Amino acid sequence: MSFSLPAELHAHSTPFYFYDLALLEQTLTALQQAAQPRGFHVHYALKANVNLPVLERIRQHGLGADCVSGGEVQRALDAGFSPQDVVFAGVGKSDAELNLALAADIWCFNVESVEELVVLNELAGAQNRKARVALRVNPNVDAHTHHYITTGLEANKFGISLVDLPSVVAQLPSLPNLELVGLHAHIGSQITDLRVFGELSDKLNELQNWLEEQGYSLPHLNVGGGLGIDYQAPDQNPVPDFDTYFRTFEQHLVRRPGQRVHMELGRAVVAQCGSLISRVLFVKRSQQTQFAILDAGMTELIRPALYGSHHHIQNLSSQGAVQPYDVVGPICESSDRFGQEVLLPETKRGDLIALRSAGAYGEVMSSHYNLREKAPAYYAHA
Ligand SMILES: Cc1ncc(COP(=O)(O)O)c(C=O)c1O
Ligand SMILES: N[C@@H](CCCC[NH3+])C(=O)O
Repeated sequence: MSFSLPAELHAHSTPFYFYDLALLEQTLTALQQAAQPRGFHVHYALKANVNLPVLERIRQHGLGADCVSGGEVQRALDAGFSPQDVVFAGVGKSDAELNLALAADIWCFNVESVEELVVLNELAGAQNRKARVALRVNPNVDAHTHHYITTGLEANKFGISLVDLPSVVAQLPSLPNLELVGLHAHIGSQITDLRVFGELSDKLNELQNWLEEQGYSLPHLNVGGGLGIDYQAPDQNPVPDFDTYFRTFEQHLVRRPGQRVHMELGRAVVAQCGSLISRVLFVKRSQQTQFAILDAGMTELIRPALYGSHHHIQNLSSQGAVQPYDVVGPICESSDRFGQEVLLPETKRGDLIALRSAGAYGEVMSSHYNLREKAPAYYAHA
């Protein structure tokens, strides 16, 4: 499969995001074919992309919604997700956000500290409700990914540490407006060594046994998200290896009869269907380097500047001889660079450039820095 931009978009002003909804459909079909026969349920992590046409497709394929802010809870509801399919996670939820989710009667709150349990108990009581909670534990499993996006190690701010878990569980009987329904863990993002999910499952099995000894049976287990995608070769691997991912959990997790197991995938669902489309403003040559200066920058796609991430870069306008370019944006930061010595066909002012695999954590992380306007989004419909 090779990338092409619909002809009518070639004349549009740039930069813009382009989403291939046919690829999104293909991805969702593959995901459900791997998850459903194994009895797994996927909640899509809205943090990766919150555009309504994207959410609509995801909902139509039967996924639930994993939200990390009041704004995302509201967006999921606006996009038609049933409150029963909405989970609210996050290490710092404000009272207003908790109240919004309580009033909507969402399925479950993933709670990350005893302090949060106490506040949620109070707020639920004030609304005359009982809140369903899953305890997010920090399982101390190394996801072997970029250190900025590792979340399951002791040093990370996320989750309840295993050392503190007994004291947190001991407080549950004094919190009458909460009902413990599950355990939650999320160890990181862009995970490509899938064996770590086996390690995570082993830890969750132990914790589940321990909780049962304390008298808690769990109708719900949430193993988080994190499945990585192929940023190097999006055309060769447009759909992630969902089969291996779900098989790993199938082989390792000891599930209880009737228990619902959730995964909360973001990147793997939406990354490959989105591209940032930009135009070359100038090709500037210095003694050592030639710079292709784009009209998109870190304000539209911050991942390379923030994590040193690789996004495949394609010149959609040229067939010329290949040369190395430093591909940079117009922003007043040296980190505003999409790639160094990128081999592109001879590139000139006006050429259209695609930055691939930008559907996840692209548009949602854009900013107005330098008073830039938000790039619009266009869709090719399935
Ligand atoms: C708690 C939680 N769940 C789910 C996700 C989604 O992760 P990913 O996009 O890697 O699947 C994240 C982001 O890393 C997260 O922090
Ligand atoms: N935003 C990150 C991942 C963090 C995911 C949220 N916990 C990325 O672009 O890769």
